[in-house]
Amino acid sequence: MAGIRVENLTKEYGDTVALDNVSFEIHEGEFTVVLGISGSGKSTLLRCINGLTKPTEGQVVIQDGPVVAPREEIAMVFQQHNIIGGMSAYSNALSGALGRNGLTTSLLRTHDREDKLQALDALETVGLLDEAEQRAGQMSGGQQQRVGIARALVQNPDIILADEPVASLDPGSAQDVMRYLLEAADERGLTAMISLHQVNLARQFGQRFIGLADGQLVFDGYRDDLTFDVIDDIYGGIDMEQFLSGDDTETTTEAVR
Ligand SMILES: Nc1ncnc2c1ncn2[C@@H]1O[C@H](COP(=O)(O)OP(=O)(O)OP(=O)(O)O)[C@@H](O)[C@H]1O
Repeated sequence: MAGIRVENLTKEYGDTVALDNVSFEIHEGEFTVVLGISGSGKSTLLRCINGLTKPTEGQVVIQDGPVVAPREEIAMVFQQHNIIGGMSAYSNALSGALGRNGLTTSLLRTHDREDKLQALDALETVGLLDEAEQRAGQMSGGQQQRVGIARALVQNPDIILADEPVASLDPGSAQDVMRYLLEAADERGLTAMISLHQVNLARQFGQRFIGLADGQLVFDGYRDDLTFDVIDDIYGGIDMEQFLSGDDTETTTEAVR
């Protein structure tokens, strides 16, 4: 188990300030949604947390050590499912053990029994045990993303990050994927950070929220604090009619005061 401490994080790309002195702390086991419009810095934040992007200033600290490169205990789920279509759902899930075992083991398919059980267990967590032998390329977008989550779980992480994991999915599949992510994190006690641009979905599944606008931290709080004013700060004039017409209208209205 691990929390995430982000300390004065700044990332510049030439003249573009993607993250501007961002600091916050996520506690162990929290399910956090990162909100913000396109270009607000969500991907950059997640990439700094998993060590794929080097900050210009500041640092990310996990288990008392700064993150300077990708680590085994931090798994990432990407928007474009990044799975291998010609392989079965099971083989894709099993490839999550690659970091632990190396490429040779993976190519020679000499995984030990424990890895194989973990892959099946992860597929069960995302509701795909019966489809384990199906070719991933023949699965729906939502199922493919669930295979991506299973692969991340086989990495045996303490932290799971997901960058816009439902951006390319229809609303029903998006709900499914978010539900499985939440259940997986809950079941395994993972700290999770998920970037989303859909406010309704965020409100439905998020427990904790980080709001970014122009690379700056404009909100850090829990569901009850996510008021219309806060949403307006993050999204700069969202259409409230559209916001309230979503699937989670009831929960949303109840929590916004
Ligand atoms: N590799 C890069 N080189 C140059 N500029 C970049 C790079 N990555 C991101 N940026 C810029 O940094 C800013 C933040 O981008 P980022 O992708 O983090 O935002 P985002 O909120 O994830 O957006 P989206 O939802 O569209 O992915 C944007 O202005 C973007 O153009």
